[in-house]
Amino acid sequence: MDVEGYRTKFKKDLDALVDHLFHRIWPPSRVSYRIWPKNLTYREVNEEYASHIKKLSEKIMEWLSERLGLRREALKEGLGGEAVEYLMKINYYPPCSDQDLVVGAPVHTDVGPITFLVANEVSGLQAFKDNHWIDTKCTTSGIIVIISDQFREKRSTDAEKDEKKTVEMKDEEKKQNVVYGKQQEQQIKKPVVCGIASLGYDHIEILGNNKKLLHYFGLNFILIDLSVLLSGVPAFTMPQPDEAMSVLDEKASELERMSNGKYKSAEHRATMDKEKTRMSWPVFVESSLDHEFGSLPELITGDDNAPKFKPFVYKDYKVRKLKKLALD
Ligand SMILES: O=C(O)CCC(=O)C(=O)O
Ligand SMILES: [Fe+2]
Repeated sequence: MDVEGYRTKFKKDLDALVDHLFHRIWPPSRVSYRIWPKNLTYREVNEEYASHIKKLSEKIMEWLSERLGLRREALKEGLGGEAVEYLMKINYYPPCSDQDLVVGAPVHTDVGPITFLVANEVSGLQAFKDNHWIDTKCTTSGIIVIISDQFREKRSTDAEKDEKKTVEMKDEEKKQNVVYGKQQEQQIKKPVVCGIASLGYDHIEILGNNKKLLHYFGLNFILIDLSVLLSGVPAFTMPQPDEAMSVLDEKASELERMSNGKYKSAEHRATMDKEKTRMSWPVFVESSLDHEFGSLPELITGDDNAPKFKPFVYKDYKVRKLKKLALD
């Protein structure tokens, strides 16, 4: 599960290549210099950058911990303390003049807890907020901080839907086979609307006892395909027992992990410029692969604040995230 090294993505619709290089910059014991470009200045600059990014990241994590009413060290400790890793990615987007809007990095949230991004002087990074794409300000004197999934995971896919609409509408085949929310396990095509009923256990005989298709709540009813609900289509429900209603509320809203519901991961994408090459350098903060994390114990303070997510070993979590598999 190591992503270090060069990757190239061919954007066939544009006849363009987008290049990426991944390499760790911290901790020193996890740095493979053979992957770094062979250039002394590169090494010096990146080592210095790593030490600054680590300091900045730890400071921001302290502030984020304090905002949660926790000890300053809480989030860093929850991520694995000094074993926390910093993974640099270099994105290279060539100029692309084909269309008005060319997406170089499709809508996504980053996998770890937090990302730090700098870019060259070409704008392109956009964040999805209030149903709109907002251009981030292009600056060479600041660092963009992106709250990512390990702190809080957003499962509704409004931005993803929006992007599919604008970018993929041309592609007839895809249009017919779009799997909303990309739940590969469930393979559900996008419904226009979702109606939720209560069914008795006797329906298991007809529908099959397939956990990928059925979610069981309480003792006396079944809800089918909550993934539909998570895909952001309008949903209506017949009156449900309180217990079921609270599960629906929870599933329909954004899901969170380490902050047990307090922070929100930012959906973003990168567009390509018509004339200029764009480069960006995100640094992803990550737990080490064998580290187990979950909602921080300090945030679990009784029934109201019971842990909302099961703990994960970071490696399993990352694999599932990258393959877009369910995490519950
Ligand atoms: O290029 C950018 O500005 C964003 C890249 C990004 O979000 C990523 O690589 O995860
Ligand atoms: Fe990203």
